[in-house]
Amino acid sequence: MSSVFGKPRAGSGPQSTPLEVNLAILGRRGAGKSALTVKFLTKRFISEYDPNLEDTYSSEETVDHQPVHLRVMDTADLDTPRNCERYLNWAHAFLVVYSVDSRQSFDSSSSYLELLALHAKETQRSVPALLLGNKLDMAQYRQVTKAEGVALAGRFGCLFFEVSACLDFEHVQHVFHEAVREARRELEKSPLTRPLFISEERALPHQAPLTARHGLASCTFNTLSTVSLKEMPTVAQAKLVTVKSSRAQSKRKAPTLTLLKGFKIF
Ligand SMILES: Nc1nc2c(ncn2[C@@H]2O[C@H](COP(=O)(O)OP(=O)(O)OP(=O)(O)O)[C@@H](O)[C@H]2O)c(=O)[nH]1
Repeated sequence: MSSVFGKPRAGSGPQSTPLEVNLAILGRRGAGKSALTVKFLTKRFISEYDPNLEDTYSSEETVDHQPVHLRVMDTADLDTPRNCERYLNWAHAFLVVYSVDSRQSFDSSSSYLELLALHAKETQRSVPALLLGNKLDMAQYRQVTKAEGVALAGRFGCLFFEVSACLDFEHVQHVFHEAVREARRELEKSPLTRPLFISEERALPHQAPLTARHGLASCTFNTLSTVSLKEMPTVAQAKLVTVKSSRAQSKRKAPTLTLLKGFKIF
């Protein structure tokens, strides 16, 4: 469990400028990206969802006594990575999710990790990824062993967790906060390295086209210079929906939560 709440460190009071962290959740349809995102943001499990929604949410978090302005992009690729530049150049860290009861989703997570590794190589920018085996509560229907998850994560040098969006909130929160820690470590190493925001006017210098070398034909990196701003997760354009904290949350300081573009919360 994460030890995120406690005595504030000297100099890290409410006045501290929050660290800005962008987190993208990747994975095959149905792996549980939205359920994990909503669990983290609201402590609730959703069983109904709109698979076509791709939203970016923002939440004020405290991680290791440090205020963090966290943006979470719940992506909605179909079965393979698509138009990946919208998150590749935006995120400071990635959560790659598969479902322990789906071999197909595990195979997809491997594709996503390859995509991230390829992107890191091409851009010389290392962005941390965490591999998550979701739906741990469905372990009796496992198609993917824990050892396979550990091995895949080891191949790509990322942290690995098995989680469940419908079990305890603390574990899910811990995983998201670990992603923040990983992102922070990377940002501290190279503070000048920030995600790229791309407009129609500004082409990326030296952006070599990446091809289907890794079976990722649908991911056309060479179109970066023509990506329009509307494809990027712009908070300013979003409709804001405030979610009041439930009574269950009252024992602990509830994080400020702003949901963008109308997620269905029950
Ligand atoms: N039992 C169980 N079901 C889950 C869990 N996480 C998600 N689900 C269910 O799995 C289905 C898919 O979950 P989503 O969160 O919508 O999956 P997704 O990866 O966001 O899928 P897309 O929105 O299609 O990209 C839904 O019916 C969820 O209720 C979990 O941890 N355990």
